[in-house]
Amino acid sequence: MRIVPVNLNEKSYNIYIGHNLETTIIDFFKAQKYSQKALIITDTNIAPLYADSVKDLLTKAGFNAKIAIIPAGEQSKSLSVAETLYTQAIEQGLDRKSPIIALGGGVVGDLAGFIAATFMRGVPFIQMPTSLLAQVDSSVGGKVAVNHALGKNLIGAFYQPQAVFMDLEMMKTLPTREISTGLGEVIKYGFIYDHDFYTYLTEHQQEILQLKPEALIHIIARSCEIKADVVSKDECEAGLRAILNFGHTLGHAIEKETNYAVYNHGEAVAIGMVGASKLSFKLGLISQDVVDKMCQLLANMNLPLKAKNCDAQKIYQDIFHDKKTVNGKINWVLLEDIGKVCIKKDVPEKLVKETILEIL
Ligand SMILES: NC(=O)c1ccc[n+]([C@@H]2O[C@H](COP(=O)([O-])OP(=O)(O)OC[C@H]3O[C@@H](n4cnc5c(N)ncnc54)[C@H](O)[C@@H]3O)[C@@H](O)[C@H]2O)c1
Ligand SMILES: O=C(O)C(=O)C[C@@H](O)[C@H](O)[C@H](O)COP(=O)(O)O
Ligand SMILES: [Zn+2]
Repeated sequence: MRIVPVNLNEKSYNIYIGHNLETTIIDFFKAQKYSQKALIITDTNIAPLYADSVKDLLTKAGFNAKIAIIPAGEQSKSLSVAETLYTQAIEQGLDRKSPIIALGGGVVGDLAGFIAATFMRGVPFIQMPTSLLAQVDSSVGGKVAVNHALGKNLIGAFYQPQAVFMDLEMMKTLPTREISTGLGEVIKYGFIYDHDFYTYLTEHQQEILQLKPEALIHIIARSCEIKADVVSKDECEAGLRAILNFGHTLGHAIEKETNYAVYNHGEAVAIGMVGASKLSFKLGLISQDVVDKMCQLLANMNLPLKAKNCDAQKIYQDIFHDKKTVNGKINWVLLEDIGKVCIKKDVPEKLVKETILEIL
């Protein structure tokens, strides 16, 4: 088992990565001063696979856990689904010290975290991520949210989990498409933070796609280390943390304009990273070679480089709802090299519009 710490003073926690985490999980829950009633939030795909075993672990740790199941898919990251979960939490008699456990991908994690942050003004929150994307990104760092009809993650909070348990056995049931989805965010870390990690990804593509254990644990642990490092320096995105949003300004707009039904998050971010790279090239920040390397690695990991059936005008309007927009000016996360990013505002409208057309 690998343990990656997230250092946030009194909010610090550990990420446990490995196989057979049962004893670690039971010991963790036994050691907490939580109330006895717990709520496991999961989705319709994951519930039949893993919910009962997690409930059994909690029973062994002395908890009375209930399972709440939401429909699988991004549409569940909504205030209306959140309301059904508040109702279940109240009806089941959860109190301020009752832990909420997110058992699922990023959708379950973001939604359950939002419930944990707001129910009774905050209850203990534990992440058990089951998708690659959730293991390498969404379960770490405390961004929790639901979507609004006008944009992605517009209603949310920073609310850290108290522990993150990543059971690599769960990767065995993950659909192939979801492996590539997670790799979208993994590739992001190489480009924004760590040239050596980018090199590793290019040299181990097959092992990674086949989820060979050594490669899998390396990409998950390194991604978590990078995210933990950034988050521990800037928990609430006052500055540095914005780099984790590379590719997301355009990516979120693409998700919204395709009704969250065509491209999943990692795929939309892949297209958004192509856009951000092209924009960086147009501004003279990087050479065409870096753009080509980005496109090649994404394509090799079976990720899309362009979005179909999107209206360029609408994408242009959507990007102003990005949370990095201040006083009507978008803060763009752009590349200066592989492993190095910068943040720029005042990017000419013409270049942004040209870029949007090139990724549609
Ligand atoms: N909070 C953050 O920092 C952060 C970071 C990145 C992404 N996100 C959010 O995460 C969400 C995307 O997460 P995702 O890609 O995990 O999507 P998801 O939660 O929809 O999971 C993808 C699909 O895989 C299924 N699944 C998950 N684990 C499985 C397993 N082990 N076996 C079988 N099926 C499994 C799910 O039921 C779902 O159908 C988006 O809403 C995105 O905005 C948040
Ligand atoms: O943790 C972060 O910070 C990120 O930006 C990680 C992103 O991969 C993630 O998709 C996040 O939810 C996007 O945040 P948002 O603030 O743009 O909604
Ligand atoms: Zn993301």
